[in-house]
Amino acid sequence: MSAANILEVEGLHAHYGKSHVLQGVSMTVGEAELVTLLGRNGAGKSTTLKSIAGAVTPTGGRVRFQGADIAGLPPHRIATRGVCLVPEHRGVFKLLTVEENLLLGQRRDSPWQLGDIYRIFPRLKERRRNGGGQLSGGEQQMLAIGRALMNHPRLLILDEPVEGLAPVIVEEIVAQLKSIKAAGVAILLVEQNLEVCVQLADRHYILEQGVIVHEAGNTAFMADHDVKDRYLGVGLA
Ligand SMILES: Nc1ncnc2c1ncn2[C@@H]1O[C@H](COP(=O)(O)OP(=O)(O)OP(=O)(O)O)[C@@H](O)[C@H]1O
Repeated sequence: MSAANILEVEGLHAHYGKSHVLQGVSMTVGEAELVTLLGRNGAGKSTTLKSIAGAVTPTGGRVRFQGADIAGLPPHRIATRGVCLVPEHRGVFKLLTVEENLLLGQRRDSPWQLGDIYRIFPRLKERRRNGGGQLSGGEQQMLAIGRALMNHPRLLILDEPVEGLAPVIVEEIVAQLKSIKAAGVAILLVEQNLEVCVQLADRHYILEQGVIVHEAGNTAFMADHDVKDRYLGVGLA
């Protein structure tokens, strides 16, 4: 593997029953790089994230993380190696307090301890004794990211982290993701909000019907209205 890549996905396949959803996905994420995976609804973005994190068992191909093959390992073993998925519906425990939710993710060797999470997400500190079920959607997203950080991720995988959130909260989460990236955590992001993607990303991949059809650095991607129109239907927006 290249010294600069923390994640290398090669020819990844996944099925749901007879439905062949991923048909040979290949992509990389570099150390401390932020990479997005874009594509229309049903292209296979969430399935790619789940196949990397072990929530879906790939039916072919390789997933190498820090040089070791992790394809097909159970999710908890992949998480222990430093790959943390924050799923689309956030997975916050509603009957536990904010602090209890955070402590569930705690690992002693993590550079991210409770105080660090409260520094990045002051709202969580204010609400630390509230139940997870009492939080707004944005606060739940912050909590899910905070809990993942306490698990010492080297690669944070985020599935639509700002979907349905108010613009002011989206801005807050974008700023927080910038500081997490600046701290050296690599991030793989699936997000429909292109504005957010181009603010954060170093590089983009576009997935169509289970195959990567385009790859570009952020500057080239922003200028390429034809690609955005062809694959995402947003080029003229
Ligand atoms: N658990 C499942 N069982 C069967 N089919 C599924 C399952 N999850 C997803 N699919 C199907 O697999 C395809 C890819 O879904 P996936 O969620 O990976 O796409 P996506 O690109 O993330 O799209 P979206 O933005 O709509 O979530 C879709 O056709 C979807 O209907």
